[in-house]
Amino acid sequence: MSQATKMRRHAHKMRRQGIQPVVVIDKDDRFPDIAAVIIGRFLWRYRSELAPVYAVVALALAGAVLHATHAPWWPYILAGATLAAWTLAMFGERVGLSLRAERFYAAAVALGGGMWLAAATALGLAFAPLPQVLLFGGFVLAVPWWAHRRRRAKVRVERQLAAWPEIAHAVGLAGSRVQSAVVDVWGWRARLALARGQTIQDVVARVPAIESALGTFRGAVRVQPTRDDKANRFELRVLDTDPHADAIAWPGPSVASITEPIDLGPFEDATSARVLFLRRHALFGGVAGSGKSGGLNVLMGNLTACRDVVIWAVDLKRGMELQPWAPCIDRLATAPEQARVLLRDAVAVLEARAAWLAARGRRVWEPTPELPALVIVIDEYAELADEVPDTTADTDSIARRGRAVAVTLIAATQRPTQKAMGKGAVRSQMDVRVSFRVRERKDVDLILGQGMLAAGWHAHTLNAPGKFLLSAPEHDTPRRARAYLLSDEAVADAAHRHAARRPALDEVSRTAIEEAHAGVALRSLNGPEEPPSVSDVAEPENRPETVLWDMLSRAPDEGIPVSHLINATGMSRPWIYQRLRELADDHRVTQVSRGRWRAITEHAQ
Ligand SMILES: Nc1ncnc2c1ncn2[C@@H]1O[C@H](COP(=O)(O)OP(=O)(O)OP(=O)(O)O)[C@@H](O)[C@H]1O
Repeated sequence: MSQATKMRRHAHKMRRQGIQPVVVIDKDDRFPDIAAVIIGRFLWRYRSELAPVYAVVALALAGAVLHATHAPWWPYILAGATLAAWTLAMFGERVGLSLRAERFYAAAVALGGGMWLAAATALGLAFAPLPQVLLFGGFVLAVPWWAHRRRRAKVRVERQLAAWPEIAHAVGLAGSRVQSAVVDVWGWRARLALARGQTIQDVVARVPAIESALGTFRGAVRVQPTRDDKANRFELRVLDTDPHADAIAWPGPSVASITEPIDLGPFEDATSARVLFLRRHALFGGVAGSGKSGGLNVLMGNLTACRDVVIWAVDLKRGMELQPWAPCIDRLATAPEQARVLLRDAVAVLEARAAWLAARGRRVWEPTPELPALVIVIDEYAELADEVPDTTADTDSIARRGRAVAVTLIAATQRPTQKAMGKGAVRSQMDVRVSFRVRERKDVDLILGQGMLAAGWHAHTLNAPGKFLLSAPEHDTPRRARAYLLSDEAVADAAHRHAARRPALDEVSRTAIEEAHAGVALRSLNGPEEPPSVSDVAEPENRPETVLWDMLSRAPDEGIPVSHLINATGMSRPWIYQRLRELADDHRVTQVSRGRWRAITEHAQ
């Protein structure tokens, strides 16, 4: 073994023991050997920064060799480089070049390098101005490389990981090894293997020491079991920035179908709080200003992007919160009577779907754009229970029987007391609970369920709007998440974009609603002997058809805008246009100007 190798080993051993080696050169040692080691180490350590230099040297060498041995090959080199550049630009994503700028950069390097190599092969390295072109071109193409943020982050992480054996030794986890690592926007995560006898609990106990050794801020390191739950593995999450430090802009919908889990926002460790809403009722709770409506906005942004969901909504705060989503909402009830009709119709849909499934020997309604799920979003649920207490029977029905037929409720409320939630089963049927900040400790159990406060779900300590705890079948530990924030413009933009892709309710459901309405109309014609029951569709004067005709008859000469008709009846735009068309065919209404209608009075006829 050479002297230098022996010294290297010795120095390494000393470093592991926390002793900084000091190099002593005696007269027998060969200084150049050590200098070569130091230079070699420098070249290796800074290989990422020096990559452009290596590339230039490699090109020069290749050019010299190819010119001497295979000068006629230059057309093939040119063709190969062009093909490589095209492949990188078109398919670079498959080799990790996720941004378009990165793909174009890689293509430019391949093409530039290939063209130069072809020229050098044909003409020789010294042919002017090939050397100058190589140096100047190499420098120009190196600038984006040196400036690239993701590459620099990756290098930083690689260096930290290279130092892991020393860190592990310093914090008392000697022998643990890094298996893999990935860099993301918030920091990096690595999978590590533990040495014999070490446990994840040992690692958790040493988190502050690891933070100190890595030089991160306090709270930046999280330790979790790996997905395969192996006792001798763990995942180390290191955050460069606290994901919850600032409001997090909504990155756009995370789903295209309700069969996929929806991303509400990141947990503190930057993993996504994804939760499935298919066949599940959900409760969003939290005091005023806790970000509940913001959370509903994230949900709406995703639901409206799903082509297999029809959205109905009840917003008795006169539609303030959900109104911006109106273009995507099939039916929006902003008045108590509309809410009553809407929920009654939802029960009719539920029953018709159940019967349709039973007739086909099927158990569950699988949502598709043709047979969409029906999601009913109720903001300020307490107002509904207060103002229209007789809807309780219908919300109960939906809560109990809606899952299989994909008719589900999403309720938001400030304090889901028994009174606010009605007497029924609604609260106990909520499968997904999202708790924003609550005022008092006891409210935790109201939103998240009995015993949750004692189990460590401390929603009263959430310290910024938008922060929430999520309880769902796939989320059974209290972890803080923060909802994405949608600006008013983002809501308007998403509502506008998604409006064109909304599905219509299926035939089975539509027929059920029409029959329910016709049934009520018939009963009301039959007179007082057969009065409608409490849970029947609204009084005849509140039926959407009656409201529509009433508004049209009272419309001014310049007509009434369709948007007013939608608001007043709580029905969808297509429904309104269908009725207007029928009335126009009967010569009972006329279109005064674009989007404005009124009834044709006898005088006008
Ligand atoms: N996810 C979020 N990230 C950062 N800030 C948020 C977030 N959500 C809400 N906020 C801020 O908190 C304020 C109140 O939010 P929001 O209106 O959603 O609360 P709320 O609980 O719905 O209140 P209310 O019941 O009165 O409607 C917003 O104006 C916004 O500035």
